[in-house]
Amino acid sequence: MVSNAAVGVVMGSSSDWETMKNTCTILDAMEIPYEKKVVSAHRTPDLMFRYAETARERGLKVIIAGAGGAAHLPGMIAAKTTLPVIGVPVQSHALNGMDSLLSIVQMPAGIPVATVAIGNSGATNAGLLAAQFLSAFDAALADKLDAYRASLEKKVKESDLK
Ligand SMILES: Nc1c(C(=O)O)ncn1[C@@H]1O[C@H](COP(=O)(O)O)[C@@H](O)[C@H]1O
Repeated sequence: MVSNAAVGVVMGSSSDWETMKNTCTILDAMEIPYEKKVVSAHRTPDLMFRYAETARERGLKVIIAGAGGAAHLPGMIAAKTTLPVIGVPVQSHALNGMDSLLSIVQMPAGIPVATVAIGNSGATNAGLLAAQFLSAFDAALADKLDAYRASLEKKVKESDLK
């Protein structure tokens, strides 16, 4: 079944939402249709496989996967699809997200995951990176990204004046 979602936002647990909502805020602002789902390589492996295997035929263009601790979800999703996968290391309690980062970033050659920074900034950048991928084929989206950059510049200049 084809949905109208261009981006799939998945997370290993609903406890990751506080981080992953930053990704969704960006996708909302860019008016990019997306779907969001809790799915885990560890706890729901069959569901995770199905999700990744059917992603392209369902119409997704990019998958953003957030997970914490032994964060195998982004890499395992990437193993089952050739869509671009962006991995978000969720900040863990025990090791501050270093475990999440290292679990996601160090993929073997052949199965890439575009890894962003730990936590909320990384989740924001994951949304922006997905938008930037899609903007290669969408001039209106490129304009929205330009406007977003201009708003950042304005904020910095205003803070400087203060
Ligand atoms: N890293 C993974 C995976 C996975 O990689 O498949 N599934 C759940 N988790 C992570 O476990 C942490 C704690 O989860 P709970 O809060 O549910 O105990 C979450 O950050 C989640 O991403």
